Amino acid sequence: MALVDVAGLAIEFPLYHHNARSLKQRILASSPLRLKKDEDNRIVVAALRDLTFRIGNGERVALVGPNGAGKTTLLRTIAGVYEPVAGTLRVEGEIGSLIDPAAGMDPLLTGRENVVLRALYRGLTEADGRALADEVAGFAGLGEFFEVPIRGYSAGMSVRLSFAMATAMTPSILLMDEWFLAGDSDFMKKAETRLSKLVTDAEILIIATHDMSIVRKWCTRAIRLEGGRILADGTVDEVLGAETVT
Ligand SMILES: Nc1ncnc2c1ncn2[C@@H]1O[C@H](COP(=O)(O)OP(=O)(O)OP(=O)(O)O)[C@@H](O)[C@H]1O
Repeated sequence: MALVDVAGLAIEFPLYHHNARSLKQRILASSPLRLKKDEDNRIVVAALRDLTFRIGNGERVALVGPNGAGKTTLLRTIAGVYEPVAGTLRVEGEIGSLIDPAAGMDPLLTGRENVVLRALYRGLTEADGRALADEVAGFAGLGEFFEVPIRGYSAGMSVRLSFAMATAMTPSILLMDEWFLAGDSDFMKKAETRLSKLVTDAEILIIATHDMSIVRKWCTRAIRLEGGRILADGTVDEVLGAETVT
């Protein structure tokens, strides 16, 4: 049983410290809504403000909204990357995260070693980790690059490796930023088949995207964010209406 339960959640990022006074005044004057002073007199961006929602088993949720709305910040917060400054976050279930490629990977280890290490962290035996690495190697299609340190990977190679790794581990909650669906077309054809299976098996999918065709194809529910707040939360039709692109 997977669950993501969020109540009154807020995330802030500090931007400036005590000096830079006049700059601060100018910024605050020009952007009174999203930027504010915290109790240490720092200017902070209120990236997420007072979010409350509950996502349960079987839900496939799209986070939509314009640039800077807070979609990626919300994914990262659910993944445990950021600590909320207010509110609560309860996550039940194993998270698979396709948000930042190469996050949590060691740049000095090879692709294969990174997969085995991740498997060990997740409690698999070394033998199972090796078997998983073979499976990931077959899918990622990196050839001999699977055996070199990942700091030598191109951006597309990192996406392939993280996609293959995250989807091979069949998480119960899959968090995904849309650009993981923007690889080269051969890989994406394979990826789509794999993702379909995963989305059917994963208990919860949360995807941040600007592409309404992805929302309509994959999702059962949409949450529209703007300025760090929830503007709408409902079925895809309710939230998107006739919209095709944000
Ligand atoms: N590490 C950070 N430091 C400071 N501000 C940040 C940081 N990450 C995000 N922000 C700010 O938080 C707000 C939300 O950003 P976020 O990246 O979550 O938006 P988004 O909806 O994913 O946008 P996009 O569609 O452009 O990817 C923005 O105002 C952004 O400038």
